[in-house]
Amino acid sequence: MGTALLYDEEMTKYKLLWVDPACKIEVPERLTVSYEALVRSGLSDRCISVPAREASDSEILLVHSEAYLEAVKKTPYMTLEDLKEFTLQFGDVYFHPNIYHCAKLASGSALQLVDSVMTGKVRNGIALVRPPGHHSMHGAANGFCVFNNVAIAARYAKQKYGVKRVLIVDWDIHHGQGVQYCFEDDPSVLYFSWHRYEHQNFWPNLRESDYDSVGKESGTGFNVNVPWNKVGMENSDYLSVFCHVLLPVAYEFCPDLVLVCAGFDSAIGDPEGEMCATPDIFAHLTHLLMNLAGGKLCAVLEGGYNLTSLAQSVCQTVQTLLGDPLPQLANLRGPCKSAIESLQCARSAHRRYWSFLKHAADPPMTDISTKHIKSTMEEEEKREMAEEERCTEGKVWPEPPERLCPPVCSGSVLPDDVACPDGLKRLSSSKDLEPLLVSKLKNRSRTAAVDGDGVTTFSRLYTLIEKLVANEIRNGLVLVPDVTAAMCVVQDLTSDLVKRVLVVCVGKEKELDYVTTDGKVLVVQISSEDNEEQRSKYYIPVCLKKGCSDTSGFIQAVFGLLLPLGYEYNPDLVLLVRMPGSGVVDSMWQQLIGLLQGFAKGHTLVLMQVNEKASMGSTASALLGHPAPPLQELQTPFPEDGDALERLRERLQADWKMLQTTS
Ligand SMILES: CC(O)(O)CCCCCNCCCN
Ligand SMILES: [Zn+2]
Repeated sequence: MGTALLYDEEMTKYKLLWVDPACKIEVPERLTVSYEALVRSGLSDRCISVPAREASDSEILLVHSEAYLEAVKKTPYMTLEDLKEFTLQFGDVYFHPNIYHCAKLASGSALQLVDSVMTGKVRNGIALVRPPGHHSMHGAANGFCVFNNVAIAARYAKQKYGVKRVLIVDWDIHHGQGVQYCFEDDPSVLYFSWHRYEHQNFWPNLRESDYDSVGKESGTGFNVNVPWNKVGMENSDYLSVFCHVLLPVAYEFCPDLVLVCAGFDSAIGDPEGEMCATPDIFAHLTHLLMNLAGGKLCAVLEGGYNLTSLAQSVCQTVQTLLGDPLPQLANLRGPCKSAIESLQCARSAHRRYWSFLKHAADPPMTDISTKHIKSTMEEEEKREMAEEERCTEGKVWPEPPERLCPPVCSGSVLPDDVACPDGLKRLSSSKDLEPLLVSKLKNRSRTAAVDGDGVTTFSRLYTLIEKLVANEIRNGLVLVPDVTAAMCVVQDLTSDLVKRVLVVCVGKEKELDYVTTDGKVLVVQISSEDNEEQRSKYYIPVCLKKGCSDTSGFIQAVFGLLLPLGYEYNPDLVLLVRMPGSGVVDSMWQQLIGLLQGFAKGHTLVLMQVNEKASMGSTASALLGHPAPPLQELQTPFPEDGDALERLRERLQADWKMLQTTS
């Protein structure tokens, strides 16, 4: 299924008609540069174009008051003076004779997007709209917003399609207070927002934008705010918050639909955000949400005022929605101190509402909603000032790398008597291995255990790995008689082909005899084994008391440990090994494959044992990019597992900065 793209140039036909410094950045060109970038890059042709439409009165009244709607209805007939007068009652917003029409188109576009996704016409999509929506409230326009496009879409989805749970992710750099007010007492809509806050010194300067606004009444726990108290936040900070706050909660919430308030003023170069995250971060933020709700994701444009980073960020988002390989994110050095404090506060504020956060630490000593202790501020300030110079002064960043789609998506190496799953390309032809390599394999005591001479399988495997590395194939599935033997051989085969291999070992096995210390391999093993004494920087055993069949513990290990490690390690190949008898649940297995595609440009090699070929179909489906089925009701992870994971993280965070969640 495809990706919907909604754009109508009518929404470019309104602008600021008088002098107002607060509003001058909200210009029609925001839409035209975004759309033209999609056209120029060929991405728009790959999308399914869906027409915009006007939202009806009743749809707008799902969120707004009749009085407000009636007032806005009068604006097309107002004189310039009347428009100015009318605008004065609201904050940081402007009106125009055509803005009511455009606001209906913006909201209507979001509804068209929901229709396209909910009826299965498309898998996901994006609506390029203006005016934005997330600041507008029941009875008021605010922050360039007239109607709350995403809030209306959420109510519409529930009413028309009986959607039970809607997740709204707001990655715009401003707090969508309009959305928060709309759903703060509603447990069926989980609202997540990060936003520039600076201890309430940044617009809209609301006390209720802080991390301790967790929702109210039956909606308590369903509002998650992560305030950024400093500018200059980078990719590491954003990914840490996704891994350690949003994703565990989102997976526990198990939404039927994901709506994104896709504001790109959180990208580098934006005059509002003054952050340093690069446009390619949106490829990963989008990807990390795409296995929720069976892939049903609707992104609606909010802010974004640097026309260069806006256009790049929109392209990165659309390319991921289309299923293209992700760019590798280099040198992630972990969240900064301020981000860790924000993250820790958000986690501790929500630990009583979300079982995945139950083991979160207490809030930091210095309660960040008040002023910092002077001394820490000074040294911290100096460091951040240096950082800011680097980020905002230059306002230069590299063009996001090209994300080429390999001609073949998934290859397979299977025993001759095993049928190849649909969609996979079987590698049969295999060039002879170099004699040197053959002897190396031969003297590996266990190679022969793989099959007859073993060399046939391994020459095919070698070919597959070469094609992955050459980006001729994206990922692969390998079925062997003995995965343990095969693991060692893959290690030999890859050692001179790739710099860093992330090995994810699901389930326990006799002994893992190839744990390197040179950093060329990072092994994360998730099993019921407690191999604590063997742990080292590059061999990380995660013990789940009830083993891999405990999906709650598994998902917690994936977000709390595996993903942050993977981002920091930045592998060139991911080897996912499914040990026989691991007990991993198929939907979890597919989620894991989907999430791991975020690394190494999607070069994932799945190694399974022949006697597990019953799972080949679901494995192939995940490798081909089909969204994983939602995980069933997740029960609370076992306390000992939660504790063990926290302790493991504390011990590892000296070596792995992306594991830090406490200051
Ligand atoms: C959709 C959005 O969240 O991007 C709207 C942001 C409104 C900002 C109002 N203050 C602007 C002050 C100018 N320096
Ligand atoms: Zn914004």
